[in-house]
Amino acid sequence: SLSASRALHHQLLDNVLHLPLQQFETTPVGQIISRFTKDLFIVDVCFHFYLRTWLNCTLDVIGTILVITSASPLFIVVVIPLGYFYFTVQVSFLGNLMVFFAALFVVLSGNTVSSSTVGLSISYALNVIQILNVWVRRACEIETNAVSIERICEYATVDKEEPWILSKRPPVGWPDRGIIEFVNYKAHYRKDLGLALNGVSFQTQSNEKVGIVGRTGAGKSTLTNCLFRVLEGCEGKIIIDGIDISTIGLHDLRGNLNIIPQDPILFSGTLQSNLDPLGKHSDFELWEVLELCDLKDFVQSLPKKLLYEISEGGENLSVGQRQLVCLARALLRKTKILVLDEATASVDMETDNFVQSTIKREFHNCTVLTIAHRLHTVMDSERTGKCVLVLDAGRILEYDTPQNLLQRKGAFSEMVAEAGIRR
Ligand SMILES: Nc1ncnc2c1ncn2[C@@H]1O[C@H](COP(=O)(O)OP(=O)(O)OP(=O)(O)O)[C@@H](O)[C@H]1O
Repeated sequence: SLSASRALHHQLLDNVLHLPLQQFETTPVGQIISRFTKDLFIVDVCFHFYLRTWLNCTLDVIGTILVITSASPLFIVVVIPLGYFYFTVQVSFLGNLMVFFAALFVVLSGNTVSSSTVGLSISYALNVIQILNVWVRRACEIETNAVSIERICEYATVDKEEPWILSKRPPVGWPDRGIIEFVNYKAHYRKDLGLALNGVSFQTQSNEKVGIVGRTGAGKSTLTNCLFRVLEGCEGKIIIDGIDISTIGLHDLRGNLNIIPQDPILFSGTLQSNLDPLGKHSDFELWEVLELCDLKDFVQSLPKKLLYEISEGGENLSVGQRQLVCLARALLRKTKILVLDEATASVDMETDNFVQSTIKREFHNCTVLTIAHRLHTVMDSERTGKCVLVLDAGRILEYDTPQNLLQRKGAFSEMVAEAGIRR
């Protein structure tokens, strides 16, 4: 039972980790948690208990019948009809039947069987009733609880993400130039929804810093989702350093890209496991990046230093510190391509400036795509904006340096004027 339960847990975990984004959007998170808690508890503990009691009862019934029939073979005449009625009629009715058959048996066998055998047979027969009662109850409970197993197995039949690893693997060190090319790329979140990216084509240079701007719903986050293949495109392709990313496994792709998300995401566990979840880096490297992120003094003042316990979602750190931990994490796994989803309201200007200047310094030889929610970020070419990509309704409107775009007086220039930014 335990090994079956372990196998079900592994299967469930594997299936959930392979679910595509859309599945998480349409499935309430409580439902997924309930599979891992309530349903697995039933499989782990209850199912095992009911099954064991049910088997015990079955053996008890067989044993009792054997004892009765060996003491008085005639009694089988009573036990078999009782068993039959037990399965076909209501239990309460059975009690009356039992009394009737037992009396009939005593009358019929009174002259031929000894009174002690009759007594023994009747007491055993009464016992069978109780055991069968439990037996039926347990059988019902097993059937009810089997629904939990069905629910756990349900996830095996839903659509999965593409494989994590494929036979075609990118060469070690890929991507080494950081050239990203979108070729007429189209994507939608669901078939019944319109295109969120509608024929996007552009190419970055090696080590280029690109600011992506656009109004709400223009497709900025979708572009990132497509780059990480969280959302698969329906037409076109994305090529990174000569490799069409749809031809390699998801782990090979995502493991070679870097992202600093808008909301700093931390997990419950030690600070060390948050910085380096796969345990690939030495303590020396961890302290080095903490220093770069201005966190060294803070971590040194903590009681357990690198082993400081971070609570769920990083709640025992300030939002700014969380952002810095995310920056440190990105610095540790430095890859040629970084996507920076610019923090908006949650971080103070000072931390934001510090993050931006650290990125500029430490990722100067990387391609950085910045989703710029605030226009002044890309206006300041000292920060990110060597090049600005303007999106609108899933299409690229403009792609040039901020200076050129301002001169052209197109969509970007309009947005800048609307935002009231002084040049
Ligand atoms: N998970 C989703 N499911 C369905 N449609 C979505 C989903 N996410 C985004 N969209 C749609 O895709 C389009 C592009 O959205 P996207 O989030 O990429 O815009 P954005 O430019 O990042 O906006 P914002 O600046 O507000 O974050 C919008 O029309 C949006 O409604």
